[in-house]
Amino acid sequence: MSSAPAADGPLVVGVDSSTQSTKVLVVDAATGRVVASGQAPHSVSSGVARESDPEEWWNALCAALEQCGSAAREVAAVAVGGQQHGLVTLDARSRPVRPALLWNDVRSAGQARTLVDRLGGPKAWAERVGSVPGPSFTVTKWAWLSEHEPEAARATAAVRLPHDYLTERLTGSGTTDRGDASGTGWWASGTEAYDEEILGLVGLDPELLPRVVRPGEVAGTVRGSGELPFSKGTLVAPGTGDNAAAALGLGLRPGTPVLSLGTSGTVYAVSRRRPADPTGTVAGFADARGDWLPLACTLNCTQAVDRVAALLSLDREAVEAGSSVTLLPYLDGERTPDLPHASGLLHGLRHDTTAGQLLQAAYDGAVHSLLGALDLVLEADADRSAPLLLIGGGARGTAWQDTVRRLSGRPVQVPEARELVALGAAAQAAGILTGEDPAAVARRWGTAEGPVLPPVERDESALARIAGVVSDAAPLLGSAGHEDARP
Ligand SMILES: Nc1ncnc2c1ncn2[C@@H]1O[C@H](COP(=O)(O)OP(=O)(O)O)[C@@H](O)[C@H]1O
Ligand SMILES: O=C(CO)[C@@H](O)[C@H](O)COP(=O)(O)O
Repeated sequence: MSSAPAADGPLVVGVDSSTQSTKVLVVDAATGRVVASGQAPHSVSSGVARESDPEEWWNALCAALEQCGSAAREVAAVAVGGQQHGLVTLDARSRPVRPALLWNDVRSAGQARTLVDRLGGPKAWAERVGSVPGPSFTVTKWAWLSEHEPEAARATAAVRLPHDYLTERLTGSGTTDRGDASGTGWWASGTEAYDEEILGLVGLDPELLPRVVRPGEVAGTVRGSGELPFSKGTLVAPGTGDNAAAALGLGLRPGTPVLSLGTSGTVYAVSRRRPADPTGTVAGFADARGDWLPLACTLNCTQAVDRVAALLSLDREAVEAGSSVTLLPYLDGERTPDLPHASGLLHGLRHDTTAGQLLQAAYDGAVHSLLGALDLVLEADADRSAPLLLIGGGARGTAWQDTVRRLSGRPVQVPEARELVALGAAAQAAGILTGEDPAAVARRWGTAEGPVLPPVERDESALARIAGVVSDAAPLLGSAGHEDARP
């Protein structure tokens, strides 16, 4: 929460409306200097559902902008990056019909399985949509809603993603972009258009969906609201999903791998080739520029490890090495590997296992899932010794950095810039002012710069041990039985 004087260029605002909070940066478009920032939390329901009230996102955005002080009143353009996949249902007055179903709500696992079969199996989905939809994908959430709350589905006059919702509150018109649309499951990456057959399968009228704005196109202008510091007519860029926004914010070039440690864990790279992974591990997202963003995502990352630390009454950095205990931190079910009904699992506990070693095992379990998927995300000719870019809240933690280095055997680069999603949104906003490619804007700003931590020898025995437990425990991890017992 800072504010600073005189900028060299016009000011732009980048927003990151992610799972736990909304972050806002006011950035000098000429230099990339952050002149003011703000952050406000939102709540997510606990138990089997993962839901948030979209009104809370809007209130958090207004509160975070308020913290930016006078700088926010001078901005020329704004863009919103947001958590992917969430199903926002609006009534005829553009009010939420019910809370949004978030990306990490796994209740639609059954609908996902049915939908995969109905379109001809995983390969057919991968070729057509770019992804095999699991319960994170919006299409499965709409199918779940139609089945479990038909009255809410009937009351729905518009369907939006989280970033679409906030963008529409700014402009008054329903828009999205190719990056975020590619996480719905009803946007075909082959045709780059909504897929009417898939929409027909789930009974969703295409008229309810937002217009897909092209990269570099203006989504609209701020319509004027007493709640906001912006002047009426301020330009609004398309915005995008949070991972695609971070790719912009890093000025990412094809082939450079990113590992993001936030509420979700993600691994991704920009690619020139349209992905189509029939195993479903890699989602074939579009990026926000015209390329692709093959990505794998875990449901259990920083919050799961923090939860283990809290259970052990340890600081998150109080790890100890030297044990062969294994902890699979699948507290919320898991997406990578595809185990939506799994829960956490501990194996190899001994009398002399310490609390710090248990905590290290939680880090290892979380990072193992991400690194296992990285090989599938990267193309065959990728340089596997190049540094991994480490971003997200967890990237600031020494225990996270050390675990990624030890289990990857790769150098790790930690950008000094902290809010890469919001910076990517800001770069997109700057791009609509100057006509530049947003990734080139971010490179000009030097957002990826930061220390490179040298590689250490890869801990093959830990990787093999964890993979062995995942495999041996398959009947337990795949069981839906205990899901029904959750509150
Ligand atoms: N200094 C730190 N060291 C390690 N982890 C951190 C640190 N600061 C924040 N975190 C972790 O970052 C997480 C939030 O990351 P963030 O990328 O902001 O999440 P999201 O964007 O999903 O809301 C928190 O859950 C916390 O565990
Ligand atoms: O579902 C995915 C990616 O497919 C997640 O990465 C969400 O986009 C949520 O992101 P964070 O709130 O963890 O940043």
